[in-house]
Amino acid sequence: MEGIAIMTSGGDAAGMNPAIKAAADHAMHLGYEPFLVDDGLRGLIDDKIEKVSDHDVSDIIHRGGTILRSSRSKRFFEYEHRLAAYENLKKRGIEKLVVIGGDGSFRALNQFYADFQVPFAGIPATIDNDIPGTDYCLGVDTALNMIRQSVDSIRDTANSFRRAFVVETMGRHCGYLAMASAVTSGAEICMVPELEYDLDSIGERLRVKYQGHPNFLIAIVAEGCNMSDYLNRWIGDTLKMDSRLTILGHIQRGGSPTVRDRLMASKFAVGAVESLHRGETCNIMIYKSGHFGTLPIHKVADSQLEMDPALVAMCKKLCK
Ligand SMILES: Nc1ncnc2c1ncn2[C@@H]1O[C@H](COP(=O)(O)OP(=O)(O)O)[C@@H](O)[C@H]1O
Ligand SMILES: O=P(O)(O)OC[C@H]1O[C@](O)(COP(=O)(O)O)[C@@H](O)[C@@H]1O
Ligand SMILES: [Mg+2]
Repeated sequence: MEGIAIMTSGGDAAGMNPAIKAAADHAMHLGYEPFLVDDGLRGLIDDKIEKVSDHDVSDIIHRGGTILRSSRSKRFFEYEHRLAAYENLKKRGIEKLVVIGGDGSFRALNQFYADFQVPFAGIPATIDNDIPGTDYCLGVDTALNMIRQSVDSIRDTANSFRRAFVVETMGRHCGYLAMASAVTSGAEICMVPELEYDLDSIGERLRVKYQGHPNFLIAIVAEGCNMSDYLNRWIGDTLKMDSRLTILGHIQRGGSPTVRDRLMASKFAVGAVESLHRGETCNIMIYKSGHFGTLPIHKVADSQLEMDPALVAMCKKLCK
């Protein structure tokens, strides 16, 4: 029986576990022997690969993170370690890979394909939502709900003290989490790496809004801007409001996957196994303009990330 290995790699994201389960189930359904790789690329090198039993993937659908654990591996950049990974797959008859991860993980598996011609199918999973070619990556909805819940709680105390709160969301280079959160939590300010900001005009807008009687204020800032501290001090100095900074951090990566993440995970996972079954070699699962599909990795790697223009337009009003 031909083997298919399933792994998670890069930053963990809610939805990885439902994707593991659906990929293993569908691989079995099509007559493959599914394997699980522990510890991401590191485990591939260190031979942490086991056959899947039904027990391994039962009772995981509701769990956050990844039962397979994940890693970022410096060694995978070196040919000798990728060769060790290849030998580990070869000795078990594993000829195909499903990788659930982000852009970095897809680049890694593309390099692996160039070296040893092991076909892979990529399932986009990163709370950053920064993979070109797809509107959605697993983990984003769960992270957004986590942020919404946190900002709703912050709003209670902000209102009670008429304070300003700067809330920093994750997003290494991408402001999607911050933008979607700013709009859905009614923030007064939003700062993201993609949009220019103008503090003078923000100040003017808020002075007109408050007419000398500042209410509470919520500012959402993406970590990629490196502006949270500065904005917190600026609000105190310029708007004369008592301001506090909350960095949400890794809390955004955890939590039980939402229904949307579970459903998207199942559809991406079935698509990934089907893509490999059709004999395709380096495809990424995508969800674009309401439709599921696949894109070859080179198109994903060469494309620019496109943000939802309507969301961008709404956020432009919050950074001026
Ligand atoms: N060009 C590459 N060649 C080999 N390995 C790579 C390459 N790019 C990324 N990787 C591996 O992929 C891992 C995951 O990428 P990373 O950007 O950390 O996470 P994500 O997949 O979530 O974007 C990296 O830690 C590294 O081991
Ligand atoms: O968990 P770490 O290594 O501190 O990395 C934090 C980074 O990982 C993320 O949570 C997710 O990024 P990736 O999915 O690309 O790995 C970023 O938002 C954040 O900047
Ligand atoms: Mg990434």
